[in-house]
Amino acid sequence: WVLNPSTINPRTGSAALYASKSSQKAIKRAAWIESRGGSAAAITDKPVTLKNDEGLAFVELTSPNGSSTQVYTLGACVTSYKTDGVEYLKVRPDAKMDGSKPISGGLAFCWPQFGPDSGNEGLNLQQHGFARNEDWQIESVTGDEVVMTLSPTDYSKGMWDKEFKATYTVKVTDGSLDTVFNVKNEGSEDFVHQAALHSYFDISSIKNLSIEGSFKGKEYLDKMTGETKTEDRDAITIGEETDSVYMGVNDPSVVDSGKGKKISVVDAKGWTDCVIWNPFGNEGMGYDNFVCAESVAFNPVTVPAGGEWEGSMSLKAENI
Ligand SMILES: O=P(O)(O)OC[C@H]1O[C@@H](O)[C@H](O)[C@@H](O)[C@@H]1O
Repeated sequence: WVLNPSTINPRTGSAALYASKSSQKAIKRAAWIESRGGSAAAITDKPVTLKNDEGLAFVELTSPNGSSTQVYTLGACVTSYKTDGVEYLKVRPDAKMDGSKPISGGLAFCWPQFGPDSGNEGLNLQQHGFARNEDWQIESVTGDEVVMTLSPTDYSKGMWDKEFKATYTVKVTDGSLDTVFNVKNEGSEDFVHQAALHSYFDISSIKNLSIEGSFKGKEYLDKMTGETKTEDRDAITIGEETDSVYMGVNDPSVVDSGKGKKISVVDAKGWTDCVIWNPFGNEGMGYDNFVCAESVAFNPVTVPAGGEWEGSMSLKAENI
């Protein structure tokens, strides 16, 4: 069996996982997927990877009621979550969708570092780490769920020579988008990491936005001034450039009075903190139509040799 050149990712040279209507081809493809360490569950009646106009591979998942999501292999980035015909995630208008840069938008991954100024002296990596720069492998995909994995590459070892296996599961259900990020330390020494889902939410306008949650009375690091402050608002509104780290807050809901919608972040495990970011006034980034309410493990976490860390985050949308 010969791979059709059109199934080969021109950027990485790796083969996309295409299924066939013919069972004979399906059997051959199942064998091929399994020979690459994948799962024959990846066989469906439609192509399991699609390409955007610029050649980047993604999968599209749907739930029985038609809720849908798109997940790119580049950075395992979830770029879309639609339910009831409404889009809740935002890809920035200046984002590169051709693989020349990590995707700025959706649920962008920051791992194994959040930022250079996060006090994580054990790490000396680029801002937001390398996971978003890498092509993740598709381990399995069914109609409503994809499992992607990332293992050390020469590129990652050049920055962070640790033995790890990262697994990211994304599932769309009738009532939610569910993500689980699991990191296994497969080495013989402990390692330290930080992690974040740098989540970009679509909003009709910043003036229609408020962010509810357990913010009031909590201390936060205002990265614009470097000061630690105490939040005195019941809900966050944005009227200036904002980059705030709320430690111990992990229940933000993005409320959009223009859309008449609210989307709640349910950080069930691992994600202990929240970062609110908006580059207010930056038209090129499209500041008026998104806010980042990020699920973060801000303080460096030690993952013991042979141990693991897991973050579980769901999104639930509702009318207001
Ligand atoms: O453009 P990126 O890499 O997706 O990052 C978006 C922003 O993420 C924020 O967390 C950083 O504080 C900003 O400096 C950065 O611009």
